[in-house]
Amino acid sequence: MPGAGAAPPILDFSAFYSGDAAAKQKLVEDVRNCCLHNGFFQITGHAVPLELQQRIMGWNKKFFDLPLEQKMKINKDTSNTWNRGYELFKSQMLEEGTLPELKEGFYIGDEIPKTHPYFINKKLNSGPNMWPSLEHMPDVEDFKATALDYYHRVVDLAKDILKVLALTLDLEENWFHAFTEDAVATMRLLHYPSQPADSPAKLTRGIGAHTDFGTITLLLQDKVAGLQVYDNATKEWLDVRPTPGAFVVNLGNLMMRWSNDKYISNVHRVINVSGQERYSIPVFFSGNPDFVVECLPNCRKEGEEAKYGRITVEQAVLGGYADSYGRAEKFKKDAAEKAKQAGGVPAAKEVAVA
Ligand SMILES: O=C(O)CCC(=O)C(=O)O
Ligand SMILES: [Fe+2]
Repeated sequence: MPGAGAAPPILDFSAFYSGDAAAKQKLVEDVRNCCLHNGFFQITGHAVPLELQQRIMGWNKKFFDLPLEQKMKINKDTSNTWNRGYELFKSQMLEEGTLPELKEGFYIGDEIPKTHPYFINKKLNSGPNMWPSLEHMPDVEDFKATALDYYHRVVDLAKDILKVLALTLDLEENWFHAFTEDAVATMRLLHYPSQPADSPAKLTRGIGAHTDFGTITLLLQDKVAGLQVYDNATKEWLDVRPTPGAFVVNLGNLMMRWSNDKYISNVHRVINVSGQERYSIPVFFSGNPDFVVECLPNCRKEGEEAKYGRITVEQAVLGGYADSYGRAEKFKKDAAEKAKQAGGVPAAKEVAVA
C-alpha cells in the first residue's frame, strides 16, 4: 500500500479482465489508495503487447536520430496549429526558476483528416499528423502504422483504467462512457540527453517539476531511470523505477479538479543523470473536448460546495498549455534581451530558432 516515502506501487491490471471478483475488488482498492495518496501507480498485466511497446520505443530512437534540419521540417510550431510534430530542445519550461528543458519531443495523435468536424471546428489538438518525408525516412509507413496501432491500444487501456476509476468512486463501471467517446489524446515521443551529475543543483531539468494537464497519463519508460515523483509527506523525490512492460499511470489536473481535489494530480519531473540517453512515451488522455466537467459524484460531503465551476475538457487542457509554454517563451525573450544589452550575440542558438 502506498504510504509516506513509498514509491508508486506496481499493480497487476489483469485482475480487471480476469472475472475474479475478489481480485478485481482488490485492484479497485489499490487504485483508490494511490489516487488519494499521490495519483501515481504502475500497471503490468494490461493488454498492450510488450513487442509493440518495444517497436514504438525503437521508432522513438530512430526518429530522434534524424538530422535536426529534417526534424525541423515538421516543427510543431511552424508546420501546423494543431500541436503535431517535432518540438525542439528547450521549448518548454514547466518549473519556474529552472532552465529550459533538456528534452526534444515528437507529438502524435489520432489521424484526423482535414474533412473531420474536429479539424473544421479547430478542436483541441485535432488534425493530420506530421510525419517525416519518405525521402528522409524510407520506412516511414511502418513508423506510422506502429505509432497509430500503439496509440489506439493505449487509448483503449486508458478507457479501461477509467472504468476502474469509476469503481473507486463507487460509480457504475461505465460512468465515464460519454466522456471517453470521440476522446482526444496526445502521445509524445520524448528524448532526454544525458545530463551532467550536478544538474539537480544547477537547475537544469529534463522536464521540470510539473503536474499533467489532462485526465490521465499512461507513460512508457525505457530502461533508463530519471522520472521522479514528489512525496508530499516526506518532501522528497521518489524514483519511479523503470519496470519492463509496465505503464506508469498518473492522474492529471483535470481529474483532480473533477474530483473536487479528492484525487491527486501530483508533481513529477525528470532529471537524466544516468549517463545514458533516455527515451519515454507519455500518452495524455484528455477526453471528449466538448464534455463538460463538474464535480464528480461522491467527491464532496453533504451540503459541501463544489470547489470549481463547470468547464469543458478543451478549456481545461488549453489553460495548462498556455502557462508552461508562455513561461519558456518569456525566459527566451528575457535571455535575448539581456544578451543584446550586454552587446553580445544571443547566448543560445535556440533563442533565434524558437
Ligand atoms: O519522460 C517521463 O518519464 C515523464 C514525462 C512527463 O512527465 C510528461 O511528458 O508530462
Ligand atoms: Fe508529466
